[in-house]
Amino acid sequence: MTTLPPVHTTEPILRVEGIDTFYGESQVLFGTSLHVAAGEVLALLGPNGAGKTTTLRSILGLTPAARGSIRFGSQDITHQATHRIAAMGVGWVPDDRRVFPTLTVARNLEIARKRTRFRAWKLGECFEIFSALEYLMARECENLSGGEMQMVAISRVLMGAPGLVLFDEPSQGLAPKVVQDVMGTIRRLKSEGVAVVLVEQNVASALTVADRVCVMQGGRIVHACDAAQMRQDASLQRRWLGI
Ligand SMILES: Nc1ncnc2c1ncn2[C@@H]1O[C@H](COP(=O)(O)OP(=O)(O)OP(=O)(O)O)[C@@H](O)[C@H]1O
Repeated sequence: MTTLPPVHTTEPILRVEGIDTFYGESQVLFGTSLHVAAGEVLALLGPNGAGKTTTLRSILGLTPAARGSIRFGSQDITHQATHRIAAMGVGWVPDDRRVFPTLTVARNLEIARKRTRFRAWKLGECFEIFSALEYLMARECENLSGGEMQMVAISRVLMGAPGLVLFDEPSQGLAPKVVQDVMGTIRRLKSEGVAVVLVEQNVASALTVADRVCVMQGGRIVHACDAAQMRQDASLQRRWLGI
């Protein structure tokens, strides 16, 4: 399969429409809708328990939506299996940085390689972003620090040729330099036409990279606006983000 160049378009590559999602009997998402275009960064913000992670889990098919629809490109992925959704080019950086602990960094990256209709990043490009990564290749992942593990978790996604990356609190517990590298990665993804959904408690960092913002509360999107508007308007930040 040949790798196609990035497509820059305003047509959403991800379209979530009116999803209701449950854990058992308990409803957590109530008609949640959002969209993101190729080369666009959407920050999904809101308090603890608002349903941000569950939204990502629904997109990934880990906690499928009971009602509503989710489309990735031309495909309806609402009820697709997670491995099929990943194979289409949906990458996920989970908040617990799920790498294989007993495997080396090199092996973790090797097995993450896959072909999609999007571009797979080269190992050298991951080294450019995370300069420490090159020196960690022989280490087993269980012996890495949180920041080092995050570099591996993100590089795995890049090498898996993503067209959309879902980041769940990527800067949690990281030193400022690694947070900068993570935000730098998001900017590079954007410049390549990859779509990003960024769930983040670090609102200041999220607003520096985001194009648009959706605020969630109680399983609903309660406010959506351009990130520039949110950055410039302290009253909007107070009202919707409590800062
Ligand atoms: N496995 C689960 N079983 C039952 N309820 C769950 C489960 N996971 C999450 N919930 C509940 O779903 C709601 C939404 O949780 P979710 O993790 O999506 O929120 P969030 O916005 O990502 O919050 P946080 O910022 O704290 O991670 C919460 O009330 C949470 O307690």
